[in-house]
Amino acid sequence: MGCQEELLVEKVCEIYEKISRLETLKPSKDVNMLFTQLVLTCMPPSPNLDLTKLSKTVQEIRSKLIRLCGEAEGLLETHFSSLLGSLDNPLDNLNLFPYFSNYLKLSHLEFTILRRHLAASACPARAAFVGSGPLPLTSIVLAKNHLPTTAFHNYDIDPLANSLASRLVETDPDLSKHMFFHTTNILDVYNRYMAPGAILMIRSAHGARAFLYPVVDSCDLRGFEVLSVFHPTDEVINSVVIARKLKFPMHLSLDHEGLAPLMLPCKCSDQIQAFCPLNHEVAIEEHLS
Ligand SMILES: C[S@@+](CC[C@H](N)C(=O)[O-])C[C@H]1O[C@@H](n2cnc3c(N)ncnc32)[C@H](O)[C@@H]1O
Repeated sequence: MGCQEELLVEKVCEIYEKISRLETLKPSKDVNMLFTQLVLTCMPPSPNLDLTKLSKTVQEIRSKLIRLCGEAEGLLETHFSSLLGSLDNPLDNLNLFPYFSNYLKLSHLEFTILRRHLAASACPARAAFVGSGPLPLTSIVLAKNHLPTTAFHNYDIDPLANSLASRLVETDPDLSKHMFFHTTNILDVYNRYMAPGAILMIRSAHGARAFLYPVVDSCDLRGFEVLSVFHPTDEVINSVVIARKLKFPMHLSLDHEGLAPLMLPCKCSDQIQAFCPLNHEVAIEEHLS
């Protein structure tokens, strides 16, 4: 690692120290300022940053930061979902959420990449979104702007998140016909629900952005063929990974029923990855199982 990367890591650790001293991660001036500083520090490309070369202490700080970012994002979403839910037309006011424009850009990017891998005429019949949260902006934007006939099945472990999300969507009779919410821990959902040939889209992170979000390595996606990996360099923070469920998986570890689990990729250093609210998966099924 060069001098520039060392300075970056030092800055990230300083911000972590300040964030970890906060009494709460609920939205406030201090919380917003520190997370904005963190994001701006991690955003520029850092081609020479090698995560495997970070010291154990910095690796631990990285894991803690990913968890803190997820927690803060969840609280921010809860705050804005409650606020929007108190308005007459919540879906006409989504731009009150400070990062709404980022969601528009990210969803557009994801749709553009996804479209290349779908059959020419395809608006997929069903999509599952994992970790939809109290403010399911990705599903809303995809459904409203890009995939108007797709049925979106949103999964979240948190019943409160789902009740806040349903409340928003119910205000739009058209949208609510094809948005469904399920309270489930995704780790209890198995690969058997994805048909062979179905598409899996995952958010990952690259460079110093890996201090904010978990990294998904292609080799973690057992039973899937990775079709494309895209690393944005602008204010869209997440990388996008697209994979296709194999018809004849050759290298799966099978459970007692001969089925391979749909496991969110989780490296040892990223134990929280499977639980990280910021690593979403969208499984698009062109072929119903
Ligand atoms: C921060 S929210 C982000 C979603 C965002 N609203 C969007 O539209 O892209 C992520 C959600 O993931 C959920 N989550 C975390 N671990 C999960 C798991 N194991 N199973 C299902 N949901 C999970 C959290 O409860 C949280 O509400």
